[in-house]
Amino acid sequence: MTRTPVNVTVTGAAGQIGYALLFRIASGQLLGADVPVRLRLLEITPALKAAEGTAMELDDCAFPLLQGIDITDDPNVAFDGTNVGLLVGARPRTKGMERGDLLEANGGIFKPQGKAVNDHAADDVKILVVGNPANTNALIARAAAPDVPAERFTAMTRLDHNRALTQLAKKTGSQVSDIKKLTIWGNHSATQYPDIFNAEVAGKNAAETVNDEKWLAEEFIPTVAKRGAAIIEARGASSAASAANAAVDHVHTWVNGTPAGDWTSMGIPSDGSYGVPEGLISSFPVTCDGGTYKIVQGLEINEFSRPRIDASVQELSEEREAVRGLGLL
Ligand SMILES: NC(=O)c1ccc[n+]([C@@H]2O[C@H](COP(=O)([O-])OP(=O)(O)OC[C@H]3O[C@@H](n4cnc5c(N)ncnc54)[C@H](O)[C@@H]3O)[C@@H](O)[C@H]2O)c1
Ligand SMILES: O=C(O)C[C@H](O)C(=O)O
Repeated sequence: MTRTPVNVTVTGAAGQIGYALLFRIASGQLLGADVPVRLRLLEITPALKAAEGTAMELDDCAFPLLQGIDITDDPNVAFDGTNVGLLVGARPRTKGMERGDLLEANGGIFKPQGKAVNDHAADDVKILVVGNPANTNALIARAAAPDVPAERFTAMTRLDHNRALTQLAKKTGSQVSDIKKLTIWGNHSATQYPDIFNAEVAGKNAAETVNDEKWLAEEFIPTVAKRGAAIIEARGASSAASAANAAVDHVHTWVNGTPAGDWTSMGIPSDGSYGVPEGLISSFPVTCDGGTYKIVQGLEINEFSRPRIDASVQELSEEREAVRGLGLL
């Protein structure tokens, strides 16, 4: 049986994440080895030629699943019939900036794109916002798409989740595959809170296994939360391949589900769980099944975790006020 191709829109297709991402989508790693895809690439007009170059390379890979590539500078065309939208196109920060400093430069990109999703995307559209500040940009896009169910707008904290997995595996002398139930709470920013109190390493509680609160507070959390800045410092450019990898992981998990006995972290519109004000796009522990996700309920939030979650959520509230002030909500 021939399957109808899934329309995948990638914005910022000529950028560095775009270059690391498109080939993985076309090879089947995003949606599955038996799912044909049609790519829609959105770029600003001056970057269309570079996007065409990338499309030539995609052609030259002769990916059996790739059923076509459209390139445009018009969001209304780019999101026509979109099933999966990866909103990557935005300016990256440079040395010395926090991601929130990009709000003014990037926020304006996401309102028209949200409206284009609202007006043209497929009924089952799923959106992942990668462009920074990702949580609040997702909030802007969602607000511009009142006809699309709010839960379809998500922001990427999977890169933080993956970073935390590796740091914890190194500390405990285990493999990342031994670690389950880790959570990133809050904002994709330096205030994010990677939580190992409910996580497991080889079936045992991770915090008890580590048994080192000083390491947790002074090494683990800052290493994960400031990893993006450390990469900019080392590479002279923000993370690209690892970001593309996390975007693939995020959508793959959303569509294909979380494994039994584990969860993942996604920036999603809050329903008020864990004291996060409703509507903010904040990172939560979630399980995915059948193309939908649910917040993991009933976790104990201890005295170490509570103020850290609250601080990150407070920052999200302040970002929401800032974009309100800019007329973007
Ligand atoms: N959430 C995360 O974990 C995470 C991780 C890494 C990077 N990022 C963010 O992703 C974004 C992209 O990073 P990059 O390294 O690919 O940047 P880049 O500068 O290499 O590429 C960005 C691309 O977006 C394009 N663009 C700009 N405005 C656009 C618009 N209105 N419509 C379509 N395309 C547009 C640019 O022309 C450029 O080609 C940055 O904001 C970066 O901070 C997020
Ligand atoms: O840190 C950045 O600005 C890029 C990205 O958000 C990252 O976490 O690597």
